[in-house]
Amino acid sequence: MFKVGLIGCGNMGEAIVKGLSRKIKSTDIIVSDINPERVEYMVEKYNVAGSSSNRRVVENSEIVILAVKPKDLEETVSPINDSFKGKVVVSVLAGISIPKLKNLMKDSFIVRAMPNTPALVGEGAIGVSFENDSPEIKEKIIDLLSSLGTVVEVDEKLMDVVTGLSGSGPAYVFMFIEGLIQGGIKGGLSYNQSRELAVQTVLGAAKMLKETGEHPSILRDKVSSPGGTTIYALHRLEEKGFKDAVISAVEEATKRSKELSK
Ligand SMILES: NC(=O)C1=CN([C@@H]2O[C@H](COP(=O)(O)OP(=O)(O)OC[C@H]3O[C@@H](n4cnc5c(N)ncnc54)[C@H](OP(=O)(O)O)[C@@H]3O)[C@@H](O)[C@H]2O)C=CC1
Ligand SMILES: O=C(O)[C@@H]1CCC=N1
Repeated sequence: MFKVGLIGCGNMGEAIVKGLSRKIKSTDIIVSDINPERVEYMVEKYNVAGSSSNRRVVENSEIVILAVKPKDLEETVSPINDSFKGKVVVSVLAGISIPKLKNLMKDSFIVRAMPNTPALVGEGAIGVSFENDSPEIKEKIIDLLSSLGTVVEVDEKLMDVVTGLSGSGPAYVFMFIEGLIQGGIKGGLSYNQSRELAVQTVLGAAKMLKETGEHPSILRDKVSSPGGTTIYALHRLEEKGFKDAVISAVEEATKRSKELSK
């Protein structure tokens, strides 16, 4: 019996497997995907077990992680829904509610998680909701997911905003970093110099927030020397509606997550 079975070896599935292999032996993980080459890739790269059969993955695993796209959920689960009996199923599908999952896999325990791709390096942000308050299952799942990064239990009603904030959030940050890099290049730095400086600036700022617990506006003010460079840049960002754009991005992704749940 494998500890974890994962269906859907795409971007998120790969990040999850890489992250989990920090906590459990890779040989305790079995994966499947509709594309045999994805399974072969995962077996080769992460030394996990692989199968062409979703059913085999489910039947031979204690915990099953679903990492297919929301549109593929029914075709993935319906043909094998009997195999989920007695299993703990962790769905990472955006917008798909616990009741909807329960309806498809009646005799299983449903967990809804919203991770993100930094799980690949063990620095993910993972929102999680449970179908009920079973202490044993909660402890086991939170311990397992903690290998992917920081786990935050939320009421399922807030899962859409978790998706909009941290599920999709890495993409917003990558776009911001791209802008920093291009700003450096515009000023004459090479791509590599700009990338090195931009990535460390974001990493350092995030680490400062994490370790000081300070409000971002306090730390932002500490950078803004009176009459200096930063306040001119911040004024420009305000003129361009930077913060409004970020808030709207989270709102849009949250809205889309709600649409996916219909
Ligand atoms: N990417 C991210 O940052 C995050 C994604 N998620 C969620 O994770 C899920 C996967 O997303 P992502 O990894 O980006 O998507 P991908 O398309 O990269 O991965 C999904 C994989 O599942 C395969 N698949 C489709 N149908 C089946 C099936 N019936 N049986 C087995 N495998 C199947 C797909 O094959 P094919 O391509 O041929 O369809 C694909 O290889 C989504 O529900 C998404 O909402 C959650 C948080 C973050
Ligand atoms: O874009 C998506 O739908 C998935 C869910 C959150 C991040 N990626």
